[in-house]
Amino acid sequence: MATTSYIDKSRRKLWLAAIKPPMYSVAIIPITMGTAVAFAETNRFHQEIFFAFLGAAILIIAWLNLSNDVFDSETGIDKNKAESVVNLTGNKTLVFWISNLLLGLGILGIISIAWLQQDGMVLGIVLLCCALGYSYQGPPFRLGYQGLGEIICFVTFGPLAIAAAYYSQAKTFSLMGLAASAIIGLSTSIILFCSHFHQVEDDLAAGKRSPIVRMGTARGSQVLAWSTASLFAFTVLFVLLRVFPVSTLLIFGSLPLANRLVRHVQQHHDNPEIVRTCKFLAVNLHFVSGILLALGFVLPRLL
Ligand SMILES: C/C(=C\COP(=O)(O)OP(=O)(O)O)CCC[C@H](C)CCC[C@H](C)CCCC(C)C
Ligand SMILES: O=C(O)C1=CC(=O)c2ccccc2C1=O
Repeated sequence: MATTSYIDKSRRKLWLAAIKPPMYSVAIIPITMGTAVAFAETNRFHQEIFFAFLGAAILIIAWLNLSNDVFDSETGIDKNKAESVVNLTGNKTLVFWISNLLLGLGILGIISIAWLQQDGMVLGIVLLCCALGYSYQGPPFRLGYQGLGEIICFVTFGPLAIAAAYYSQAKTFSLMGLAASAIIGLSTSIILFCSHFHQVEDDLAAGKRSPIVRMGTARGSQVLAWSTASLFAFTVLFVLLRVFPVSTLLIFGSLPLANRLVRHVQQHHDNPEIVRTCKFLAVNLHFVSGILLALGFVLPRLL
């Protein structure tokens, strides 16, 4: 009896690790940021569009993660990964079609925004994001295997996703939105960068040349420190250039999380079992810094 409940518990843990609930913040933050900057500049908030976009973005991230397990099962890179949905179900075809269904539903959500706006711009940008997301992991491209994931991640979750969210509210684009997207693109790419530290051996064996495989974990930890510091440096720069309001300095509230992430990786970069949690420290930093920055745009309008 006790053994059965132990097995149930560890299986539940594996499923939770496979579904990765905290990772869905990568859907929430760019949509919230684009909407917050649009509100700061136009004093308007289209609630129904915001929630439709949020739901669609969550479905698209679910597609991204399930299809990642499907494509990775084909290259053998996930053969030691118990928390892969394909390994847990043993049914690659089922996972593949569920992922396609989620993508279809997500795109339907975006079509509903295009219909409400009578404008196809948001749909066009999101389709481009999905195509780039596919090129990261799907055949014949698999650009992530060449170490190009961070660049694709920056462009899609930064300038593209935030421009789409801004446009869905304001039907135009903005410089302030572009500047904010540099910070969010960077903090999202930091998550992906951190996800490679513990996987060097499996990546090498499968021929994946992730940035950490290319530069080594020690240099990787230095690059992480500089990239993390640049989130705060760029915010100060944009405030000095008067692109951002002074209230966006609220982002400094996330400094302890940044410090924790950088120290953890500096101390444990070459210990896969310990360093693996850095991905979730990076998710925390991305979420809290993103929310504080968004608040920095919204508060001057509300107070
Ligand atoms: C699935 C992703 C990373 C996992 O990579 P990896 O195979 O190394 O990880 P595992 O060890 O867990 O197997 C994320 C990749 C992100 C990609 C570069 C860009 C995706 C773009 C999205 C489709 C954009 C969605 C925008 C939305 C918010 C409108
Ligand atoms: O599973 C992962 O490692 C990631 C999943 C994911 O959706 C994502 C999105 C944006 C940046 C990084 C990541 C991951 O690392």
